[in-house]
Amino acid sequence: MTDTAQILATKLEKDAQNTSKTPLLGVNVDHVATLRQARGVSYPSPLAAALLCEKAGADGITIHLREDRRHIQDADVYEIARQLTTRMNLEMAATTEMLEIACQVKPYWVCLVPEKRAELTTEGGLEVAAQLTWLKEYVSKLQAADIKVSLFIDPEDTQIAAAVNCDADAIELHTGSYAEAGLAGDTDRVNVELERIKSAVITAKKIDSKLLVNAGHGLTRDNVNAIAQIEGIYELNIGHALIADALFVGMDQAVVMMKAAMHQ
Ligand SMILES: CC(=O)[C@@H](O)[C@H](O)COP(=O)(O)O
Ligand SMILES: NCC(=O)COP(=O)(O)O
Repeated sequence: MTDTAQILATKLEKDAQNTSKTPLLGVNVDHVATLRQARGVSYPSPLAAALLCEKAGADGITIHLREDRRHIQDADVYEIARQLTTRMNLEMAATTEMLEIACQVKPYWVCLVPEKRAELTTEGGLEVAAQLTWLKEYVSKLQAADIKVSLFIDPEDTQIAAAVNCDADAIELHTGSYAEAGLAGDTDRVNVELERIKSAVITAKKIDSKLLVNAGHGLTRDNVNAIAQIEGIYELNIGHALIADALFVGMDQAVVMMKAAMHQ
């Protein structure tokens, strides 16, 4: 093993344990590509953004290859996978086309998400319980290709149990309802949603102590701390708000600021 490979292997091993109380930070760079696609030109580059995030301390990079290719393109997936020094988390729908791409790219993680063509962003969690047979087989095909699999689900006991039944390596709890309640200024609903997420983490760990529990969607510097403080959360995936911060302070500073907000 070369020195660089050894350093990376040690870092991945340490991340995999993540014994610190604060979750790791995965940065989603989809919306760098959204800006590029708005003009149909070659800039700004989600790859360059991903590399800057890594340098600034991101623990991983998330990209979502949507079926309609509205932001991230196939070429981005291959190039980002080739150049990352942390871990890629490839979000995708559980389709035959995406399975083929994932098995070629071999990201460290695949996160299976539900997708609707008309949605502005991911609206709900994956209905794991309702498509158990398909997903169980799908997860095992990814794992056979040496890819770890996470399922993006709502913080509900039935979905958690179904994800465990699928032998998923991780779940990612959808924090969208929590974030929306905050944007609406509805403190009571924020508290209810926060409790739902806390109780989902406890349930997940009770059912399967080895299952990694991630969270994400709609997290910002203003709302992230309460989620980052929940014991047992392994990683947070944050995109839209962090890329929005980067417009004003730069990519590296946006990562530093998000990490600071998580640790407060
Ligand atoms: C699955 C999820 O919550 C998001 O990360 C997802 O990638 C959102 O899709 P957009 O990036 O297209 O908003
Ligand atoms: N899975 C959540 C994610 O990657 C980022 O979501 P958002 O911060 O862009 O809403």
